[in-house]
Amino acid sequence: MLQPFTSLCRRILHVIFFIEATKAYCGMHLGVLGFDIYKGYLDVAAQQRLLGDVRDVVRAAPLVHPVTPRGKQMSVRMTAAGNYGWITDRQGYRYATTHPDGQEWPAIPASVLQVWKDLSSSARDPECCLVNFYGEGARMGLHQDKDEGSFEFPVVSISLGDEGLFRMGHAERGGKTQSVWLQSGDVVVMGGVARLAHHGVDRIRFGSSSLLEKGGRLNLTLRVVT
Ligand SMILES: O=C(O)CCC(=O)C(=O)O
Ligand SMILES: [Fe+2]
Repeated sequence: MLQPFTSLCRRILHVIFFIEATKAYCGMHLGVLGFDIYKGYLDVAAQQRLLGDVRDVVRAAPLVHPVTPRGKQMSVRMTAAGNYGWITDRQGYRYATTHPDGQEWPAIPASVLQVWKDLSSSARDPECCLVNFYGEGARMGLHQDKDEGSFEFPVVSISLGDEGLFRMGHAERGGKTQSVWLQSGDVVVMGGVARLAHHGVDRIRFGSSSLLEKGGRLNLTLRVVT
């Protein structure tokens, strides 16, 4: 008597899992200079889940205001999760296994890893989730992400909160750049020719999103480091 019931339940669960697993991404995909931009990839519920998980990361590994090797303070505040965090100070740009305060970085949240698994087409898991917080007036100059040991894996970037004007260029210096406003829930995959392409954030529209009550933009970048 119980067996038909349990097998029915199992079937229903299978159908639910199938629907969940095949839920199509209905947002707009843009390809710009090799950058894969998934507009509206995360819905508001997913953004809130990620935000809660990032808050846990920040509690364990507080945001710091880093300085460049030349001693200039960056306008973003940073922390990280994973085996490695990217840091900068007077000693240089590098990946470190501990936060500047001395503790190990917290683990990369499962919600964040899932985005990597869904979009990176990569056999390896990321070893670093760099967290950038852009307060009012913060920006990030054009740069390449090139402190990793290998460039065969993409960098996956998740935007949460206020809109940011993302500028994309080429692996070589110079050349014409293109820009797109990244909004909360947008994901950018920088792989292939875009893996070593210059990119940066010219400005944010402070207060344009209600995801973070006090405003600001959070950006998460997932990287394979070794
Ligand atoms: O904030 C962004 O959208 C980009 C961040 C970035 O390029 C980086 O952390 O290397
Ligand atoms: Fe970058």
